[in-house]
Amino acid sequence: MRQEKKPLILIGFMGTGKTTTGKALARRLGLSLVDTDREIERKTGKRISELFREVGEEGFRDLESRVLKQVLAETPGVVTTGGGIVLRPENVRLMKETGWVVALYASEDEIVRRLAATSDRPLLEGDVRQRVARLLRERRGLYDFAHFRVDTTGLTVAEVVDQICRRLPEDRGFKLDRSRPS
Ligand SMILES: Nc1ncnc2c1ncn2[C@@H]1O[C@H](COP(=O)(O)OP(=O)(O)O)[C@@H](O)[C@H]1O
Ligand SMILES: O=C(O)C1=C[C@@H](OP(=O)(O)O)[C@@H](O)[C@H](O)C1
Ligand SMILES: [Mg+2]
Repeated sequence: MRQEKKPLILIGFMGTGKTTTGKALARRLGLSLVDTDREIERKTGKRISELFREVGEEGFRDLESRVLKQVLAETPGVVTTGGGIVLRPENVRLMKETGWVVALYASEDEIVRRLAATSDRPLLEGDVRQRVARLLRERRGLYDFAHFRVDTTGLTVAEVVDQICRRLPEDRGFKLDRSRPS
């Protein structure tokens, strides 16, 4: 697969598997990878939860928007984002204009299951099930602008990668090397 300047951007709610799937996808396609959360942590030297504590959610969103702009200006291969990146219309516009956007989804139960064992997601502190239900309601529809969508419920990471690879559009600068195994 060859990529001509158009980054492949993964969006979706927390726990839909953006970070994990993005890693496998970049490996499979031989592309570079940037995760906006990891990039924010690298640039600030702080964990996401520390940043939420110190500068609040709005301060974090400012950092996130800045990092997204920088990352997309560097014409990367695969970009994985934080679930809240779609809250700012300017980010949505930029992603739509610059990249090929894939939205990952999963059922509420599956998201709760996947996130129960993880940490450093400050918006889920307390009752994870309740927090997820509320945020899913608040963010309904915000991921639907993507060029295509994958429901990851019940799929392995490799299966999600396969689905994405099968749908990469060659007319948008992606050339899938079909001789490579999944
Ligand atoms: N397709 C999948 N099936 C099962 N578990 C998954 C899948 N994708 C991700 N996970 C797991 O769910 C958790 C959250 O995944 P992560 O990639 O961090 O999601 P996101 O970046 O969208 O918040 C991790 O423990 C990860 O191993
Ligand atoms: O949905 C959100 O608002 C957030 C999602 C997180 O990323 P993941 O979607 O990778 O978990 C991270 O950016 C931060 O905790 C806020
Ligand atoms: Mg992530």
